[in-house]
Amino acid sequence: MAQVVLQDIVKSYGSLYAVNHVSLTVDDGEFVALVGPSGCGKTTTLNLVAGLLPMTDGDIVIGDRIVTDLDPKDRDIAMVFQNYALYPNKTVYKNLAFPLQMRKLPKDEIDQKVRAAAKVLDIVPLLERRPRELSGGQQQRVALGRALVRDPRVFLMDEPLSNLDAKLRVQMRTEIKRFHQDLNATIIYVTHDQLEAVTMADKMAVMNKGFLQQYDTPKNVFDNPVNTFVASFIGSPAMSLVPLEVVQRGDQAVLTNEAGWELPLSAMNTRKALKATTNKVVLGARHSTIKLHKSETVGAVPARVYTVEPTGDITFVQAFVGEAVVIVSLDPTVIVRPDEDVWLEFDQERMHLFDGETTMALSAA
Ligand SMILES: Nc1ncnc2c1ncn2[C@@H]1O[C@H](COP(=O)(O)OP(=O)(O)OP(=O)(O)O)[C@@H](O)[C@H]1O
Repeated sequence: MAQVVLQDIVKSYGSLYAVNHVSLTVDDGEFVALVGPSGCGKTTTLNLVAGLLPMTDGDIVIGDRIVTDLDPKDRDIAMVFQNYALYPNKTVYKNLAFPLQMRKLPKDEIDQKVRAAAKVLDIVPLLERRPRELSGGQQQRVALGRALVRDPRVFLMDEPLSNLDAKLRVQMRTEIKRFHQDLNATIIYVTHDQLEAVTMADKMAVMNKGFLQQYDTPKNVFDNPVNTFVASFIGSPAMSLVPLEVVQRGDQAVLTNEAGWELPLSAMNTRKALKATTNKVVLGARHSTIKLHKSETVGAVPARVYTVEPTGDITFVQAFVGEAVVIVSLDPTVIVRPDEDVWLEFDQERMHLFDGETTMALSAA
């Protein structure tokens, strides 16, 4: 397997930058997920690595070779797409063997590679079947097998699970993760499903409008999103974001909104808030870090319940703080009703503050 380095890569279509100066390194054996909303440039990035599209600028290095000007077939990569396009009239065995026959490998070597891949993917009993005699998940495993037999230096996967039903997707998620661990494979995986990325990848590259927003472990991206876009994209339900104003009272900063309440900030959050380029900040909080009080409480801000969604062991409450919707999770034994007045207490240790102008996370350092 091999390291993959994207060096300042650009793909433009006229004035539209599908990929805008993206640089990142995928270490040997690492599983990296490219995530972001539709149109953010994930697939284009993957296709540039594969060599399926001419690049406007930048370089791509796989292992110790600059592959920028190489054809896809010379890059030593294998792709797995959402439409796995197995040959319908060939058996699973022949589907796996075909790319190797094209490379004119000796018959016994082909047989050995096909059987080894089939074993890894647990499809040995299916080798004599045809694709139509397989379930969606089995077909996807054959598609993975076809990539595997080629013994590539890098696997590129574009939403390989999106055609499967929800249950099978969860199951295949585990299998692809296992595949990665067993082979120590270098994998670049495109998905718009942030949960898929969080659960499978060593690192995630979060993209928006062609720009790389953040490249880090799922935990760091979740715990320390660099801006409001990443904060709202990663995590389900999303982090609540409340635009507020900062006022300084002596040494302390307080947050206010048009309703006139004041939320005094801790020393650390004061340092952050006072670094904003203007007096506008965005408070970010995940549902589990907010306490809901049914009566006025010092340090809590007034809110009005909008919806109550019981999910079994957790109830999600959406409440308005000014015009912003905040999501809080509650124990199902706590009963609240739509339109009820409540007070929300944000955990100052775990809240996030973003610059209201630049949208970037504010740091205390
Ligand atoms: N051939 C093309 N000509 C012009 N614009 C293109 C072309 N291919 C892609 N784009 C644009 O480039 C941007 C990035 O597209 P890309 O397919 O990489 O997005 P994506 O993040 O993979 O989205 P999705 O999840 O919807 O597949 C989009 O705005 C798209 O409209």
